[in-house]
Amino acid sequence: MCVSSLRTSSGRTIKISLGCVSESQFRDVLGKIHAEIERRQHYILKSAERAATIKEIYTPLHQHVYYLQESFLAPEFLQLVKYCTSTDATMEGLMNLIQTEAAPRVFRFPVFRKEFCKDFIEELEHFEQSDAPKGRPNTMNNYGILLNELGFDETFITPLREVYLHPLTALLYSDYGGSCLDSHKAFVVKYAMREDLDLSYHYDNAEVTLNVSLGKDFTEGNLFFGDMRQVPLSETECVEVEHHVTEGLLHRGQHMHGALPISSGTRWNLIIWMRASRERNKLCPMCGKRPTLVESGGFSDGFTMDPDDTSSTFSCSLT
Ligand SMILES: O=C(O)CCC(=O)C(=O)O
Ligand SMILES: [Fe+2]
Repeated sequence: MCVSSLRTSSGRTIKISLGCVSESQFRDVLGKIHAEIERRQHYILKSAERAATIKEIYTPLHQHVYYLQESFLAPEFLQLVKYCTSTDATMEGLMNLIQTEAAPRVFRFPVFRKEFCKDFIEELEHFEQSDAPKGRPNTMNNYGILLNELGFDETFITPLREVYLHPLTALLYSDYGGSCLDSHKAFVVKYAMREDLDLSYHYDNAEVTLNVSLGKDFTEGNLFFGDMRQVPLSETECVEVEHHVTEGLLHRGQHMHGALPISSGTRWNLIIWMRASRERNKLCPMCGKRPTLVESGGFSDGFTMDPDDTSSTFSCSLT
């Protein structure tokens, strides 16, 4: 592969692969692209089949974690939400309360309580060890889990987004669709020593992303943030960002980022890619063109024919 390097604020050099330099690498990449096209073509049906099988054969270990309760949330997070819903809330006022801007427009704050993180991971491990089918979140993760297939969307992720996250994103990212988020794709990622260790540099299929560190114990595995995806690599400055268990990092989906390798332990993170159909209907964030809509199931990729009607959602035919 052709490789470029990014230097982080802490002096670390991160290698970024830019493309193929040999015929066999090219063939390998082409094979992966074909497999991915195939996967996406059958995705809706397969995902619905997996969800139905999970419902039929899987018995949760901790039934309560599927239903969002205020007691799962960190008191500091609830205070931020309370501030945002007050009539005189401003972006500056919220940023003063959050305190940590880990990188430009990347905010860190507590989201969950420790006990919830422990129960949630136990539930995920129990599911992982079961015979139930597992849909992986995207091409970058081999061990993550799609939360909608497990039944987390209606009772957990949607209320978390609408009631608690939306007030924050509306103030922090109104210029990136943060005030009109109307769908999401939620999943967990897992890194362990004999599994995936890191995540390469990428942008998300999202307007705003929340990434919460759930545990368990691990060393290293920091995130790094570059610039928005439109900025060339040669002009990019990179910032390494620590991620602490129970805390969330909120960032723009098009802000390039990656995860450095862990050096021991297991690292689980909850990732919520939040979408605003009003933004993405104009320009698909993945192909950079006006989307050509293809009817899909569930929240799909968050495009709509009519932003006032989110009952039918669409994908972009090119992505
Ligand atoms: O591993 C992480 O913390 C980052 C995950 C991520 O960026 C993603 O899945 O989009
Ligand atoms: Fe990401």
